[in-house]
Parts: sequence; C-alpha cells; structure tokens
Amino acid sequence: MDSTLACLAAWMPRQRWYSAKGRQPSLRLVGWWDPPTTTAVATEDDARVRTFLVADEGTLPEVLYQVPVVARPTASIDEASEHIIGSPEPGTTLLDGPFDPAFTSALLGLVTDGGQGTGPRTTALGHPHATVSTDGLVARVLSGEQSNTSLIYRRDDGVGPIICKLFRQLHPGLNPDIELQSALADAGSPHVPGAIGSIEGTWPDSATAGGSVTGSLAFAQEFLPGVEDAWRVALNAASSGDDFRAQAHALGAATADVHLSLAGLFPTQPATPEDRESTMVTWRQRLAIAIAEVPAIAARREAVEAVYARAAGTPWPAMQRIHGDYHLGQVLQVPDRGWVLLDFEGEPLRPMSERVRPDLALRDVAGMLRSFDYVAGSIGLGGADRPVDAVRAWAADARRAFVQGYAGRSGADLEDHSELLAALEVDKAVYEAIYESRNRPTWVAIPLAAITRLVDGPTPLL
Ligand SMILES: Nc1ncnc2c1ncn2[C@@H]1O[C@H](COP(=O)(O)OP(=O)(O)O)[C@@H](O)[C@H]1O
Ligand SMILES: O=P(O)(O)O[C@H]1O[C@H](CO)[C@@H](O[C@H]2O[C@H](CO)[C@@H](O)[C@H](O)[C@H]2O)[C@H](O)[C@H]1O
Repeated sequence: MDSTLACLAAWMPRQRWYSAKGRQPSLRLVGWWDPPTTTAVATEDDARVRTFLVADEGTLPEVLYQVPVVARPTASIDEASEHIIGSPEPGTTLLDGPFDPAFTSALLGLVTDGGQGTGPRTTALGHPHATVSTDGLVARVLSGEQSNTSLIYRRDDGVGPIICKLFRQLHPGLNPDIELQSALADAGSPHVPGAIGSIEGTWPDSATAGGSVTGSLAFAQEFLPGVEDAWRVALNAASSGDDFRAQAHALGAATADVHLSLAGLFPTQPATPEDRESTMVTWRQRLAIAIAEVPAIAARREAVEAVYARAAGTPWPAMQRIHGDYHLGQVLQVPDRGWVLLDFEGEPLRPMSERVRPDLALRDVAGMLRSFDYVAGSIGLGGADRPVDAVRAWAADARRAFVQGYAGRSGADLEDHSELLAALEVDKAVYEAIYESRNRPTWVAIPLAAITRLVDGPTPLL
C-alpha cells in the first residue's frame, strides 16, 4: 500500500490538476472505491480498477484528491506509455485511470446505469439523470488546461457524445457544477448542456472519528461536438480585427438569462451588513495574498483599498446563485443555439463553502469584462502584428456591447452599481494575479497592468 502512495506522490506533481505546484505532496490514504462487479471491467481479468482518495497534508487546509488507477501486468504495458504512474510491486504497473478503457467504461457505466462502487468506508453511487445509449462509445481525455479531468465518449459515427468530468479535488456537499447546471437544464435553459448523470461519493471524514462525508465525484453532460469556446472565437476576432460586438451583446443577454433563471430556481437574499463585511474581508485577504505572491501589487495597495471602500459605501443588489468563475473559456458558441455556459464550480482558488453561497451576479459580469481585457493582453504578450491600440479598442467595444446586452435583458441599470462593479473587476484582477503567478507566471503581466489601469481611473462602463 505504501508503495502505491509513494508512486502517486512522485507522479501527482506532474499533473495539471495538482494544485500545489512545485511542491511534493505529503499523502494520506483516506479511502478508495472499486467499480461494481456488474460493470464491463469485471470481465477483464488482467485489469484491476481502483479509485484512490488521497489527502495532501502538505497544504492548509489539506486538499483531498480523487485518483483513479488501473493496475495491469507489467508485461502487457508499452513501456513508452506516457500514462504510467509507477510500479508498486514487481510485475504490476499502475496506469492513469482516465487513459485506460477499464476505468473509463466503469465510470460511464456508473453514471448512466447507476449502481454502487465500494471500498473500506467509501462508496461511489451512480445517479443516472437521463436515459442514453452507450453502445460503442469510446473514451478520450480532453486535452488542455483544466482543473479537473474530462472524458469525451463518442462513437466513430459521432453518435451520442457524452462528456464526463471527474472532479479531482473533492469537497463535502453537492458540487455547484452539478447542482446549478442540472437545475438550469431541467428548467429548459438552452444555455447549458443537458445533464446525463453524476456520481456521489461517501468517504471517511478526517475531522470526526468514525464520521463520514458525502460529496460529488463526477458529472456527465451532453457533449456539444465541433464547437469553439468563446475565448478562441474572441481571440481570433480580435487578432484579425473582426467585429465582435453582436456576439458580445448576445453573450451579455445569455448571461442575464442565466442569472434570471438562477434567481428563479434558487433562493435570493438582500445583501445584509454581514454579507458586505464578509465580502470586504475576502477582498482584503485576497489582496494580502496577492501582495505576498506578486510584490509589485504592493505599490497599489492603498488605491485598491480605496476602490473597495467606495464600493462598500453604495447600495448593493440582492445576492443570488451565480456562475462564480465566469470568463470566455467557460462559454461555447453553439450553432443554432447561441452561447452555452459551462463549469459552474466557481473559482478553484476559493473555498467550496464560499462558492456555494448566494453571491453578487455582478461578479460574473466583472469576470467577463476582465476576460475581454485578457484577450487584448494575451495578444499583446504574443507580440501580435496588430497595433496595441486597435486591440484595446476591440476589447472596449466588446465590453460595451456585453454590458448593453446584459442590461437590456436583465433590466438592471449597471450605472447604478458602477462602484461595486469596479471593485469586483479589481478583485478579479487581484485573483488572476495570484492564479497566474502560480500557474502561468508569464501571464501575470496581464492582471498587473489591469490593476494599475483600473485603480488609476476606473474604466467607463459604456
Ligand atoms: N458539454 C460540453 N460540450 C463541449 N465541450 C465541452 C463541454 N463541457 C466542457 N467542454 C470543453 O471542456 C473544457 C473544460 O471544461 P470545464 O467544465 O471548464 O472543466 P474544468 O472544471 O476542468 O475547467 C471547456 O472549456 C470546453 O472546451
Ligand atoms: O477555467 P478554470 O475554472 O480552471 O479557471 C481558471 O483558469 C483560467 C485560465 O484557464 C483563468 O482565467 C484567466 O485566463 C483566461 C484566459 O486563459 C481569461 O479568459 C480569464 O478572463 C482569466 O481570468 C481563471 O481565472 C481561473 O480561475
């Protein structure tokens, strides 16, 4: 067992989903679950599928990771495979589960047919949400920069594609990605993919002797094939100088639609003095972390605090459930359907307990406004042919059109909340500075420049 943990500890730091970049994990085994014996995997005798739940005690608070592995005889493995985790005992090799059909078929079976995976004081319960045919579906791992691991299941003829997201970091409670998107899809919103099923886990609670915790392990949705995400669409448009105003306007309207739906499906509440205080505390704590990790921000500390103080002195709209980490990469452009939103998990750097609370819908508006600036910033970083001023003008146009689309559909007058929106934009840029310094240090210049610009003279809304 120890050697399995040692294999995982050596391998995890190289994985995109591992959050403590640059540091070896200090792993404790919390539990594991094996798929039900009814799934296809049971018939493959030389593959053993096991999903480990391991806590990294080297971070505060500790992070609980979900790590599916497949053990196969070493003799049957291609040594050059990129998906080898290690060899815990002579003759056995552990492989990264999402790249092995024994795991991917077991996962799909649980999500679409139901059933229960089990291990010591650990279970994985499948909750099918829609009836789908899984005949002939073959899995591949979605490549790219992701906090989780997503598998796309499809047939050669393109029939029935499904995407199943395996949550890598586990938290108690229903994951907001499942909670919000399933509710929106069931209410008939065209702005999220259809829900197909999920897996709920129960594992030992490290905080209470003998206690257990229940939380989400995986979520499967309709996969929308052959579409581009809004980041790619916007980047192409900005690089070639194409007009993006109509698309940005429609994106603003779709965002407002989703906010209106969420406000109808989940409770809303007026922003109490306690809500304001806790938001201010979060803003200040985030600023302190950002200054510690990106010292250049220190020179702007007072100016940032002044923006926060101005926002605190204005009326706030009601709080409601929101997307929580809204940016262009979270939206797909789908022909004949319009903009479709994904990934309602909230900001990965924020504690889950905060992400599931009612929040300011303007936080999402601010997130998308920052994203238009990122388009310009990333083109600038890449040394593009287009003049910087032209790309900045493109971003300003997109910003205006998005705000108009949002205001038109929601009926909200954003000018009434411009101080609050400015503070949320600054807070998002502060978050991004932390995120980039940890994950993409060469991009940190984008949020840094934005902080300066935003505090020196707030960007006009329109
Ligand atoms: N239903 C879907 N249809 C098509 N593509 C999708 C779908 N869901 C996710 N994707 C693609 O997968 C990427 C990652 O998904 P996301 O939910 O944002 O994962 P993560 O939580 O790992 O960031 C998205 O940016 C999108 O390109
Ligand atoms: O998609 P995730 O939930 O993993 O979000 C995290 O990563 C994003 C980067 O992939 C990051 O977004 C930032 O970069 C985007 C361009 O790559 C840009 O469009 C966003 O506006 C910017 O915030 C996101 O902040 C982070 O939480």
